[in-house]
Amino acid sequence: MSTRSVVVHPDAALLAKATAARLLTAVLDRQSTAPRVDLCLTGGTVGIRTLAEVAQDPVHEAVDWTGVHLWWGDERFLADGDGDRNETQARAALLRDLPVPAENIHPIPARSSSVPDPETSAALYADELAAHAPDGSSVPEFDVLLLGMGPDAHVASLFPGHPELSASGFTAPVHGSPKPPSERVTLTYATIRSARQVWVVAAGAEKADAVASSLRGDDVTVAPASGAYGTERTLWLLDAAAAGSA
Ligand SMILES: O=C1O[C@H](COP(=O)(O)O)[C@@H](O)[C@H](O)[C@H]1O
Repeated sequence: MSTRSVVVHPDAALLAKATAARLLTAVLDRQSTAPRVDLCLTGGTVGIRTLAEVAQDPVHEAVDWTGVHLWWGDERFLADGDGDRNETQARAALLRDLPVPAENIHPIPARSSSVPDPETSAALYADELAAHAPDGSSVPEFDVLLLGMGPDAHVASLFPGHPELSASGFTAPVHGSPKPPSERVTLTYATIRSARQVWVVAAGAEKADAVASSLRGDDVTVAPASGAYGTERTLWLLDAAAAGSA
């Protein structure tokens, strides 16, 4: 488990701008030594706002986006193009503005006639992850894995008290999510914890209790975010309200 650092920005707007700048720097740094970068994106309010800030930041033009692969930490199990899908929101906020080759974008499969349930989607995504994994591994080496966090301390679609918290594979189907829609697909802890860097990004006073609980290391069954960490670095990026210092 890596060392955990906490960074607090004054408000949600600055948090999103700073996280975008930090992400772009991480990508540029990685590209100075490796041809390929794997980023795992998040949905949620501050997560999508961060992606929009990447699009606004002129530094994004310095990145070689043809070498960047994009993944998702979780997805709402809905039809392709549904406005509530994390993928749809990410495309609108950022991806339509970037020259990322289509084959480098790896959305979690949407509901369709050939993908009728979250189980099928989760299995197909596990296959896609494995197809891009280095030898001997089942998932890509994520350089940065972004996670939003809900007021109940959920990350990705790992919710308090839910069975996916102890799922053994690399992806898991979710039923009965307390946050709509009820059907989802999520990466598991095994996948999250294989990332080099895990960044948990949260804003708002309604998240302060969840932040405090996670940072004091409460059990994942009550604070799933407490179990999210990377192999090299774990970063909590907060606004003052979420940090409880507003
Ligand atoms: O449903 C989800 O919620 C969380 C957090 O969302 P927020 O709006 O409270 O920031 C998000 O991280 C996750 O990816 C998403 O599917």
